[in-house]
Amino acid sequence: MDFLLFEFNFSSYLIPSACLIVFLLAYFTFKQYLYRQKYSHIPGPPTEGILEFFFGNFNTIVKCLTEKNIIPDLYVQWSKKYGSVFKFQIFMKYVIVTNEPNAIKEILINKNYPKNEKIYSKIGFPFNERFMGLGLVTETNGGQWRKRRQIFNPGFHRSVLINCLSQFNEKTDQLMEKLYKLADGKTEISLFKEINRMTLDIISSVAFGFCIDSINFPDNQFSLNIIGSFEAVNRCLTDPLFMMNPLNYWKKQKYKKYIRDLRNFARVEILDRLRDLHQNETSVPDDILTAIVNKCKDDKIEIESFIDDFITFFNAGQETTANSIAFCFLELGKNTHILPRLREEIDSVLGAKKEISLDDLTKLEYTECVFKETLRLWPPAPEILRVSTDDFYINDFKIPKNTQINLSPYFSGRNEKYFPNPDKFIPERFLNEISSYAYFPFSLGPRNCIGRNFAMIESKIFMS
Ligand code: HEM
Repeated sequence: MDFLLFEFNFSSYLIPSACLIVFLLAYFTFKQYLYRQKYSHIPGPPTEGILEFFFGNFNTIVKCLTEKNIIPDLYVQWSKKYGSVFKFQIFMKYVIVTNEPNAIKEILINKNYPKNEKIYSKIGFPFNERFMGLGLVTETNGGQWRKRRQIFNPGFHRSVLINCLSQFNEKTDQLMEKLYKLADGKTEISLFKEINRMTLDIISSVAFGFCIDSINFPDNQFSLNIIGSFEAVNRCLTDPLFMMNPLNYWKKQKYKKYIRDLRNFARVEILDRLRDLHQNETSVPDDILTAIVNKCKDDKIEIESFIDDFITFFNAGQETTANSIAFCFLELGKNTHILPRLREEIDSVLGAKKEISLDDLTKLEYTECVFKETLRLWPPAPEILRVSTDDFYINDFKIPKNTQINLSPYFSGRNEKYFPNPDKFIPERFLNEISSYAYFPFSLGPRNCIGRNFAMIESKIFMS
């Protein structure tokens, strides 16, 4: 009897369920068809078969990442076939990519379209753990971001950074001393790791007034937490296979612990500085941390928000500069013909001087060209992601509202029209004026890099 009852229920639900599924599928496919129509006039790599209908160019992207390339390498390839404005599909959504300087100006400066909330939240909250949270880089709400940027702008002014030149000099000298000792013709080192330690020590002392000395004590827990946390963010952004694999549960827990420990460290530093400011305001350093803490105190802003910014400056300010200095040395190693001119400039400007001044830095014109050329080929932030908030045009292509737009300093930096022989390392090209909308390693417009001067000073001092 029970069996019959089951059979009766089953068959009476089967037909309506099947109808519902067919209806939903038809509705979904029709909606997708209409969505695709809106972008049908824009060229781009094709998607073939039922799988690519749903997943788009996902497979090509995964293949590109597993071959240790970056997504903008695909942009360079695709643009050769589809031009300076093209689309690609990721799951059911289209993304527009362009290297048209006028469109870049429109998107980053004139319209200043907001950042893509979904993607920046992965940086703010990797594995759902608060990391950079809603700090200056990851805040997508324009009003909130503006308030925060106003707090930090004065701290990054060139005139303030000039006061810190001795700290930049000191940390660079420390690394040079270490490298001299290691240069015995036998010992192998990772220059990238050494530079990474130096940039970590610089940001810690210049911005936050504390000394980690990771140059001499590389395995301290703070450095390990920083490295682990960065790895977590990179995994979230670039390793979809890692994210999907349930076997990586424990590795994810480990990443979360690095992040929690880092935030706990930041909390203690902020609270200590708050206490010092209460006790004796005149003796505390005038650095970014004091700016954070003062604002926290005056505006009664919750501490978690300011931990977001503490972490943000470490993240945005350390690895970026370390990467570009390391790439610079890689290019110098490959292009040794550049060295005599570089040496000559440095020798003539600095002579036997030990401490480099701002005046010296402004005279190091060719040195700056070498660094700029490195950033053209190897920008540490290779993509900038925005979302259009209205319909607009790139050339004759209408781009609908709510479209994700990927701009890429890496892709634009390889645009033959503005950089002849784009794959060649030619610092001299920066002796002439270059359209800034074709070259934007520090981004452009209101959300450009606040640490640009910081990075230029740090890199030029290290190079010289
Ligand atoms: C060579 C070194 C550097 C490069 C190439 C670089 C590049 C960039 C780029 C492209 C952006 C825009 C990111 C986006 O729109 O998603 C950015 C933003 C930012 N950078 Fe840098 N950066 C460098 C060094 C630094 C340093 C040294 C600091 C701090 C000490 C720093 C702090 C920031 C912050 C806080 C933002 C967010 C600005 C905002 O949205 O208001 N960066 N950077």
